[in-house]
Amino acid sequence: MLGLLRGGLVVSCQAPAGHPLRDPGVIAALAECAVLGGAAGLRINSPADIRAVRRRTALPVIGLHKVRHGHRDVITPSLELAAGLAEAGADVIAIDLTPESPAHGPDLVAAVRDELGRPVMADVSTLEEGLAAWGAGADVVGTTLSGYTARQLPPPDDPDIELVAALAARGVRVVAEGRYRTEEQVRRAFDAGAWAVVVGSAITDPVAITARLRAATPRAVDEPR
Ligand SMILES: CC(=O)N[C@H](C=O)[C@@H](O)[C@H](O)[C@H](O)COP(=O)(O)O
Repeated sequence: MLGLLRGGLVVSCQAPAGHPLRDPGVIAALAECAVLGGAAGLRINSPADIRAVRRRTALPVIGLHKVRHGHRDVITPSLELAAGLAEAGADVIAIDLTPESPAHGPDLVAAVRDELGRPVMADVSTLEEGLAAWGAGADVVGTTLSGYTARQLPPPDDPDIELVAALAARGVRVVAEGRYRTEEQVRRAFDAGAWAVVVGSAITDPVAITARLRAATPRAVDEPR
């Protein structure tokens, strides 16, 4: 299943609590749009959303389970949560391999692979974390969390293509994820050695898209939203 993602676009279909699109049926509709547009895979948060998506497509699903911890959501911080994703139909399990996760990353990578029989996508924020995750047996390493750990905030506007290049240069199978918004950025990620690219809000969050385009209007600064 993992091999099907190689060289492809993975579309992350997520909506947090309180978002107008927060409904498993809507997430599944977004996933179907991604399928029709030619996505190679999907990235989906929570067993409920994975189940809804599974009913509509056989495309590979990278599953994650976000849990609030400290200043942000960490990604699938336990084997129990990972098992829930696998049971719901996730083909790949995404795990937070930054020091901000309460889980012991290397042990969790091994447990997901050995006990659940699922490949692992390690979400990291730095080169060191990526190399450690790769060394711990992660099947792919995502640049997902670059810009989002406490010492990196606030995130820049652009994706961290340098991190993609640095990991790829060291032989890591790297998934470019986080703040990809244009065709040019996607091309540059592949040129830098990305194995796949994940795009989320630029495709699946109309609130974020509206806010970004609105920022280019004369009313951007004068009036409240
Ligand atoms: C930092 C974090 O928790 N990222 C999450 C990981 O799954 C999602 O909220 C992002 O939407 C996803 O990574 C895709 O990124 P973007 O929406 O920028 O294309």
